[in-house]
Amino acid sequence: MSKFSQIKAVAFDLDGTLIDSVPDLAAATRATLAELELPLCSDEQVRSWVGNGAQMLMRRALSFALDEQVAEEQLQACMPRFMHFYKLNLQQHSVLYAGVESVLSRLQQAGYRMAIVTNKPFEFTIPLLKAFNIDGYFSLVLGGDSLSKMKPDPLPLQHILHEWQLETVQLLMVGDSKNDILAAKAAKVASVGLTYGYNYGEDIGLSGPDAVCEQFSEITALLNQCDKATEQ
Ligand SMILES: O=C(O)COP(=O)(O)O
Ligand SMILES: [Mg+2]
Repeated sequence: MSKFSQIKAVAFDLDGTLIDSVPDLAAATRATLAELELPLCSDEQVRSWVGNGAQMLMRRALSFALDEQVAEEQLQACMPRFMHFYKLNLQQHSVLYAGVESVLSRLQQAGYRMAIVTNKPFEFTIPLLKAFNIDGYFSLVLGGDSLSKMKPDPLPLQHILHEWQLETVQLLMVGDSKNDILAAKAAKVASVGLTYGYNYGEDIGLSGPDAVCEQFSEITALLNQCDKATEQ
């Protein structure tokens, strides 16, 4: 029996998994730094800072720009500015990764329940899903601030298991970051690691997901032609 044969529901990460959001995150980060007259960062740097939510992204950006530890008051003072700039341009340059729309559609038709588990603040998550017209695929959406803890804590996945009354063998986490894989392991659910996203420049395979995919479209084959959810 395959590791994925009992899967009935899939929790998807967002940034670096469904959407390449770095261009807009980087633009908002630079706008915040520019306002403070600090050195600006590149998209490439932002790629390596995404993964632990907006506040950690700004903490990493400030620590780069100031070349020192960031004072808590300074971080808190610039967060509303980052949020303001990002909200203005959530999807100016961000794009859906190849194959996302068709895989989500096939999985929905096959009867899988689907959720979003992102560390991105919730207030940006729904507008972004709507902007790409994929909000209708997800019956549960959790942002990094929806619960008291974010990935790599297992709480968001445990919340889904509880809400949907699932056994651990029935839920799969799909993500690009070690935070996704660590959260899955801590919640004792299966995970798929994607290689094309953001993982601090590290190989996602090193986190030990149950499978590694180079492309999003490989997920349907892993789930055995998508017919399992309707069979069970
Ligand atoms: O906002 C982040 O830092 C990461 O978001 P993700 O959990 O959707 O990858
Ligand atoms: Mg991600």
